[in-house]
Amino acid sequence: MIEKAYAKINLILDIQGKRKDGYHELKSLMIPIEFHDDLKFEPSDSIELESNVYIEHNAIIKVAEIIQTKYQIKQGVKITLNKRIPIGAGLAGGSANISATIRGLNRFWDIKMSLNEQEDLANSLGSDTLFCLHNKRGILTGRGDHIEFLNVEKPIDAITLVCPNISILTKDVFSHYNHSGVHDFQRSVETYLTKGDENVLYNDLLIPAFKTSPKLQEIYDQIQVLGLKPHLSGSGSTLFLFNLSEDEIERLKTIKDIVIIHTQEHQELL
Ligand SMILES: C[C@@](CO)(OP(=O)(O)O)[C@H](O)COP(=O)(O)OP(=O)(O)OC[C@H]1O[C@@H](n2ccc(N)nc2=O)[C@H](O)[C@@H]1O
Ligand SMILES: Nc1ncnc2c1ncn2[C@@H]1O[C@H](COP(=O)(O)OP(=O)(O)O)[C@@H](O)[C@H]1O
Repeated sequence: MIEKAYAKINLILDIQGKRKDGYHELKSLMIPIEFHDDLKFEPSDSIELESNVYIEHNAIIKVAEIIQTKYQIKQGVKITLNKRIPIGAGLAGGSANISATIRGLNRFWDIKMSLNEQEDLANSLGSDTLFCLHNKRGILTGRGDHIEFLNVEKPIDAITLVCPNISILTKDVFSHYNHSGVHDFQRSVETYLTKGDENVLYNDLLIPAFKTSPKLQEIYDQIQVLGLKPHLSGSGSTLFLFNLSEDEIERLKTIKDIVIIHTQEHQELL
């Protein structure tokens, strides 16, 4: 049995301020993209993880142990992770793996968790996890633990990811955040959804991410010098661009130390 763990990008990320629990209140317009890790589930006596990439304290193990204990499951599971989503890249690779483990084990161990139970578990384990459980375009609020789904009339069909070889800790980026932006979130969302104007997209973590990684700013500036418009996903380090021509892609390829990935918005096929 295979479960796909889809990456996300934040089209808009608005930070509203710091909460008493240490997290930041945010508002974000998020979409899932057609770029994913694969998690394979097979029978085993214990909980085992095999992965093409070594990740210390891999969250998949922790989630499997929590579910096994909570639902008193007698069997084990061997999970094989094929990781493609870069780590610390603002693409929610970790959260996507957590949510895919919840979905996958619910099926594999035939637990029959309700959607509500899965959502509560996801929310208790991370911040983008609720979104990654559903993988549908939506507006996230709170610390990302509330979602309002949006109809997708026209999925975004040409998204280019620029992944610098930089792993950024979300915590470090938030520690550099010190003031609210000047944007009107609701208005920007409406303008984007009605007109598709990418100029209204923004990310309040852009400057904090540059402070965390000056190398990221260097790459961002190089892309702008090429006459292109990069956007930052989450707390970085991934930048994304829309509708690039062949010529623009060739120009992008002149930048050193980046990986370029062509993708599109993910849509569940009914
Ligand atoms: C910023 C966002 C936007 O989509 O994306 P990423 O770029 O990390 O993917 C997310 O909210 C991140 O989600 P995630 O990476 O799961 O964060 P968590 O593990 O929950 O938090 C790591 C740390 O970041 C800080 N943090 C995170 C989320 C938030 N709303 N406020 C915070 O202040 C806290 O210091 C927290 O301890
Ligand atoms: N299965 C996993 N996949 C990715 N990251 C994981 C995983 N398990 C634990 N982590 C840890 O989660 C952190 C955040 O990873 P990730 O979600 O890729 O970043 P981001 O929040 O920037 O999207 C990293 O420090 C990483 O070591």
